[in-house]
Amino acid sequence: MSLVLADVTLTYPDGGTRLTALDQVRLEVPGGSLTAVVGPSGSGKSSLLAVAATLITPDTGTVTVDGQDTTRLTRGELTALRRRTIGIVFQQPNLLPSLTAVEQLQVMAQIDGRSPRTARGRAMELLDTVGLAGQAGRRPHQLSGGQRQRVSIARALMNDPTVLLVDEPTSALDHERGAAVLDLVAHVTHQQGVATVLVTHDRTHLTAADRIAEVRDGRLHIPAPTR
Ligand SMILES: Nc1ncnc2c1ncn2[C@@H]1O[C@H](COP(=O)(O)OP(=O)(O)OP(=O)(O)O)[C@@H](O)[C@H]1O
Repeated sequence: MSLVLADVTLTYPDGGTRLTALDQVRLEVPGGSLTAVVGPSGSGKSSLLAVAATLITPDTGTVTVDGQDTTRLTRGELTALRRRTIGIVFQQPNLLPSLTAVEQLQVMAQIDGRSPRTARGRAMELLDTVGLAGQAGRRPHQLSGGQRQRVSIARALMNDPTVLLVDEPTSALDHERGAAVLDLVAHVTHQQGVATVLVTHDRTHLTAADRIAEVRDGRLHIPAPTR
């Protein structure tokens, strides 16, 4: 199992008491499958993603990535594990304005010490996967919103992660482009074998997900498998 959250509880300070953002959450995501997590604003989706990304340590419970219990790691070990195994796609693509599409991807790999040549080869491969091989030399302002989000999905895959975490990727897109981006997330999940969790408040376009879980008041409800 690529990503396992076991009995995760997370609270935040709230005046004199504590607010429970995640309540005994249990989630197992195998490689090559896409779990969509839906829920209204304030239900705990961002908290769930931040815990799965190992950016926040839960009060109790464990987060296991690629077989490693991350709650036992030091800060340095955690940073290394995160860089090696977790890809994140944010609501906004956050591309660097001066870099071309292929360079946005290349910098990720060069930070990790891969040679420019290897990095460029992998970057071109991934741009092809997301349907942007012909736009590799374009800068963000020369791309549409949907294309920029595609670049950010390809960028998240540059370190060949085990786990892909996607936060409301369609919030800035119209209906058609939103649907295309979700189809793409499902496609790369299956093709690259990553364990993907996608959170959204919007239930439309989720047909490509392998399952849809629902979070309400910090509790995660997962339907029994149908396929
Ligand atoms: N840093 C924080 N400090 C205190 N409370 C927080 C903090 N972050 C989130 N919360 C609270 O925790 C609960 C869950 O928030 P969270 O952001 O995870 O929900 P969400 O489903 O992602 O909402 P949205 O869709 O609006 O982003 C909410 O009640 C929120 O107000």
